[in-house]
Amino acid sequence: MTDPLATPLADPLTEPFGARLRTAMDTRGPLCVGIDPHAALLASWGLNDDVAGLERFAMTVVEALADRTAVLKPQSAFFERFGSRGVAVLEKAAAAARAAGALVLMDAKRGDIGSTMGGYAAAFLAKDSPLFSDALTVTPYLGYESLRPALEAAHVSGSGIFVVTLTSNPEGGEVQRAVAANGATVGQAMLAHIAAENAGAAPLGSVGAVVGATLADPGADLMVNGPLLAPGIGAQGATPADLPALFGRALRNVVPSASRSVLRHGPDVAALRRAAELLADEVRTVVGQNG
Ligand SMILES: O=c1ccn([C@@H]2O[C@H](COP(=O)(O)O)[C@@H](O)[C@H]2O)c(=O)[nH]1
Repeated sequence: MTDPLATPLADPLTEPFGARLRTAMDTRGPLCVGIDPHAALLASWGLNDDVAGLERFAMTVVEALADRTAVLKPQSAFFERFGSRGVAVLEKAAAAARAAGALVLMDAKRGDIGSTMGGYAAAFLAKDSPLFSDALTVTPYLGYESLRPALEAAHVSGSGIFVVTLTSNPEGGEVQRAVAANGATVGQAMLAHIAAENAGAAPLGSVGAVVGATLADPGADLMVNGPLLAPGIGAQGATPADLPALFGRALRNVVPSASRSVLRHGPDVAALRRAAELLADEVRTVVGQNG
């Protein structure tokens, strides 16, 4: 693995998210590891299912991976379940991960009418917010334009947006593959919006799509000039070897994401690093051979 200390990442305050992500992917490898403090994982780490256990879990993952992994993706739900004290842990973990050089993608999947979306944007994408993150997952199913306040806030702060488009769960197709009046699926329509958002951006746009690695066929054009977050590696059954067939020419922009399959190796820091490194190597090999 490349020595992460020898390859400092770009200044987060001076470059847009897409450029910072490209640098991180090229220097650290494209892997994203989720910070998903499931109750079952806390138990398997010998931790109590309480705020102290949550904090120990999250900060251990940060200690193990933030100085070497391109993207860490806290799953907000598992912090929110502890109320305000859980959110305080989320703030602490996100800030520590960013300070150690990882890009933090907050997996909060927010989506609401535009005026409320402005509130979510202020919470996660305003630079002075305690929950400020390099990027945020959003759901577009109140209409793509309802996301505009978040897209604008991300543009102002140099952060990114990942639009939940074609999800890894089997139920997703009911909505995402529904066909609109013009014959395009909903997922295709979202990808077209994302591509328009990223037009002309270099080296990579800052608006990404979430496309599950578990899918057999995206049924849509993934050349959106933006990052493609691919959750579903590991616990949901997908492997890095599945990525070339699914993503085709867009493979170089894919950020494969795994949570439980890496996290189950904790609490030992060295074991967590080894698990992430093995997966990152596998991804690098697949992308190197096919990208
Ligand atoms: O389509 C999607 C979108 C998001 N996720 C999230 O990724 C992780 C997956 O965790 P694993 O333990 O690797 O299964 C989780 O936080 C999901 O909310 C997704 O799985 N699929």
